[in-house]
Amino acid sequence: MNILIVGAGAIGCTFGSHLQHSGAKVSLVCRSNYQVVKESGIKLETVNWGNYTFIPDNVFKSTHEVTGKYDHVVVSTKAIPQVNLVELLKPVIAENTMIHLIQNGIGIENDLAAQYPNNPIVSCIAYIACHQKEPGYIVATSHVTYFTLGLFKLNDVDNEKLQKFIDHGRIGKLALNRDDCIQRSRWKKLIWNASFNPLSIVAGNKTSKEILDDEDLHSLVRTLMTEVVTTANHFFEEKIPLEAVDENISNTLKIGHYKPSMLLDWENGNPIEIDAILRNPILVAKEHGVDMPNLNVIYRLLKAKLKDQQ
Ligand SMILES: NC(=O)C1=CN([C@@H]2O[C@H](COP(=O)(O)OP(=O)(O)OC[C@H]3O[C@@H](n4cnc5c(N)ncnc54)[C@H](OP(=O)(O)O)[C@@H]3O)[C@@H](O)[C@H]2O)C=CC1
Ligand SMILES: CC(C)(CO)C(=O)C(=O)O
Repeated sequence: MNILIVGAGAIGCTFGSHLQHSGAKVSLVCRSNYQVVKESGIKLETVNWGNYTFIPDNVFKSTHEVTGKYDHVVVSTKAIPQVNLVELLKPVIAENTMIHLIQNGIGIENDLAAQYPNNPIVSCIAYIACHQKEPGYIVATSHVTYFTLGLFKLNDVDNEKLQKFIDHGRIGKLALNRDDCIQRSRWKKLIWNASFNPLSIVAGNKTSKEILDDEDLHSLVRTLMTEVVTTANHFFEEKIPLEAVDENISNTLKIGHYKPSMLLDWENGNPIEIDAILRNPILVAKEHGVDMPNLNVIYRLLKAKLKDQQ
C-alpha cells in the first residue's frame, strides 16, 4: 500500500509512522520541517508507544514535486482558509485515489467533495494529544489514542477499500475505529474542541486545567459542551447522551495542564481553526433552524481577539 501524507505535522507524522510500521510505504509532503525530516526523519516521544524515529519512504518539498502513485492521500494540515486543499492536492489526486482528511471541525470535506466528486473521501477524527515541539520532533502526551474513520459519502466499493486500509492500520499498534455516521462523530469531537479551544484563548492563554480549576470558566465549558450536544441531537437519529459532557471533563482532568492546539497556534502567531470549529457548526445549526447562542458569543469574542492581534 502506497500512502502519501500531506501536512507532515504532529498528526500526520504520528499516523504515518504507524501505517509504515504495519508495512505500507509512507511518503511525506513537508513544508517548514522539510530539511530536518529529509536529513534525519522524525523523532517521536510518545506516552503510548515509547520513543522512536520515523524515516519516511520519500520526503517531498511540495505536492508539485511528488513522484509515484498513491492509493491513499492523507491530509493532516490544519483546517484553515490559508490552506487551499483543492489547489494543494491537484497534483496528487488520480482517478481512484482515496482522500483521507484528519482534521478537527465541521464542513471540512465540502470543497474537496465538490472538486473531486468521484474520489472517495474519508473523514477522520483523531483522539490524541500531540504537537510538534520543534521541526521534526513530535511529542504525544495522551494515554487515550485512537482514530475514527468514516466515508463522507457511503457506497459499497469505497467501503471495501476503506476497510482494507483500516485492517492494514490495525496490523500495528494503531487503534482505528470505523463509523458510518461520521458527521455525528465529528459533532461528538466538537464537544471538546468548541469549548476548550476558544476558551483557552479568550480567557487569557489558559491551559485546560486552569480552565477547569476556575469555577466560572468550568461552568462556561459545560455550557458550551451542552450546547454542542443538544444541537447535534437535532440532526442525528442516534442521540449523543448528555453524559458525554462529564466524560469530556473527566478525561480532560486526566491530561493535566494541556494547551489546546488552538492556543498553541495563537501563541505562535499561526492562523487558528476558528471557521471549522466555531463558524461552520453555527452555520450548519442555523440551516437546521437551531441557534447556538453561547457558541456565537465565544465565536465573536474570539474574532474580536483576532482583529486585535492583526
Ligand atoms: N495535534 C493533536 O493532538 C490533534 C490535532 N487534531 C487536528 O488535526 C489536524 C492537524 O493538526 P496537527 O497535526 O496538530 O497540526 P500541525 O500544525 O502540527 O501540522 C500541520 C502540518 O501541515 C503543514 N502544512 C500546512 N500547510 C501546508 C501546505 N500548504 N503544504 C504542505 N504542508 C502544509 C504544516 O507545515 P508548517 O509547519 O510549515 O506550517 C504542518 O507541518 C488539525 O485539524 C487539528 O485540529 C485533532 C486531534 C488532535
Ligand atoms: C482533545 C484533543 C487533545 C484530542 O484528543 C484535541 O483535539 C486538541 O488538542 O485539539
